[in-house]
Amino acid sequence: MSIRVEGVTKLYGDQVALNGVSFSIPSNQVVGFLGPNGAGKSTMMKILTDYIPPTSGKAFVDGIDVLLNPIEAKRIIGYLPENNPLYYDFYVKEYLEFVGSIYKVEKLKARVAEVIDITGIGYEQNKKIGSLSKGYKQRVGLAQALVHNPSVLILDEPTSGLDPNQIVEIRSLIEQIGREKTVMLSTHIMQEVEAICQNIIIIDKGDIVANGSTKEIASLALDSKMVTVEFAEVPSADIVDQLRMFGRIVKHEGAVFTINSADNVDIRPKLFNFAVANGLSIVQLQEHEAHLESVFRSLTGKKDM
Ligand SMILES: Nc1ncnc2c1ncn2[C@@H]1O[C@H](COP(=O)(O)OP(=O)(O)OP(=O)(O)O)[C@@H](O)[C@H]1O
Repeated sequence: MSIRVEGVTKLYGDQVALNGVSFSIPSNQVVGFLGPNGAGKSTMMKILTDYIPPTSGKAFVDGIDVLLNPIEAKRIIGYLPENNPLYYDFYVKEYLEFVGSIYKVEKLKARVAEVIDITGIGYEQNKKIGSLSKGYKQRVGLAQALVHNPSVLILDEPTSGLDPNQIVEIRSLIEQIGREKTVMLSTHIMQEVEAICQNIIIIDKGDIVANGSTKEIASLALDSKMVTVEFAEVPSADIVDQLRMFGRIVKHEGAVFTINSADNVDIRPKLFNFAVANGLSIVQLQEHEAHLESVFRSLTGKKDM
């Protein structure tokens, strides 16, 4: 595994930003880290890149404990933070040489020429960063993350604020980079993940609510129906177990369950009979056609799917 996170909790005062999060990411994959605003994406990425410590838990990159061996870990991680903070007064090439010198990159000039080539900023290399378009600034951000040839790239909302053409360009660049490196990218955009990620991790209010292949999660939306059932009272653990025979429980909050029915079958009649047989009252029973966006919304707590 390239990235392994074990029971990471982060508190900001009373605010729980991450709530015992665990996941792992295999090598050489592009993984989408999805979640609504405030879900905890940036916090997780800052912990992985050792910008902030977790309150508890562990994080490993290529087997290296980022808390115990931060310098070693930074050597194998490239990081593009949210809002891509760059020094606008630097010239592009000069800036990349500066970043490379911090990492003590060998054959620095050759490596900088290489990342300039990979990220397609040859024409911009002698310009001031402040004079570049947003898309090109983002390319410079990617170039600085790549300059020390890390095996893992952590990209926090790499396409945010770009125009549609720039988005396509940056996505294809990330896709290309992802053939040789592990890339974890955060985004709000489902289509982005569908386009370039093999796997998806969805986080909401500090909890992982889905983790699987993009195909698997997309199939939830494209081929299947969702039913939301709300009981009058919170059912017992035994009833919750039995509910699984109707399909996958994709969300469970108190007495409300969202179940992804297998094979596109309408499970409402059977669910109704099941409730009657078990002495449960149903206060809501609703079927939804699931779309990718609505899967995301249903998993991240929005009711209007
Ligand atoms: N330095 C901080 N001090 C206090 N609370 C913070 C701090 N940084 C983040 N938080 C809170 O922690 C939670 C998670 O924030 P985080 O920035 O990780 O979310 P996010 O998923 O990256 O959101 P966005 O998509 O809006 O960037 C939020 O409720 C946020 O307000």
